Amino acid sequence: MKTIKVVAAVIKNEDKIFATQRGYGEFKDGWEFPGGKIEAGETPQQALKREIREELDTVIEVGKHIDTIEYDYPTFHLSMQCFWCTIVEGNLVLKEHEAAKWLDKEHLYSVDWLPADIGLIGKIEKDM
Ligand SMILES: Nc1nc2c([nH]c(=O)n2[C@H]2C[C@H](O)[C@@H](COP(=O)(O)OP(=O)(O)OP(=O)(O)O)O2)c(=O)[nH]1
Ligand SMILES: [Mg+2]
Repeated sequence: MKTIKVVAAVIKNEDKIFATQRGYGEFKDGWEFPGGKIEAGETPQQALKREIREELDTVIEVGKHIDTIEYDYPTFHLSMQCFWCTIVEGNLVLKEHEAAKWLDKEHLYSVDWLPADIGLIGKIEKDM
């Protein structure tokens, strides 16, 4: 099966993290962490900074690695590296997503996460 390498940003501000709802495609309406596919020649950190600039018009600092999620979707294998991130500059403008929410620990499970993300949420909960 084809493997897709993805990076995802868990953007934290005070006691909340930023979740986004997908606006198009196969997983439309599912909730995720902003990010996307690593392109040839990029480090994960470079890819993540680029993706957040493209999707949210915001500059981030990429911090500690949280986890790498390995998940089999019916048509591909997802390998997703997830990092704690903070905002350096910008206002998180939704260029592609249809909605977003800041979630505190008590509301982490209040959105309909993509299947691959469920395992990650537990880890985030511990570290928040
Ligand atoms: N960004 C992101 N993708 C996720 C998460 N969970 C999850 O299963 N995925 C899957 C959905 C997609 O099939 C795949 C790639 O993410 P993506 O669609 O954001 O990639 P991209 O930004 O490069 O978008 P595109 O140019 O391919 O449309 O990863 C997540 O939390 N964040
Ligand atoms: Mg994306």
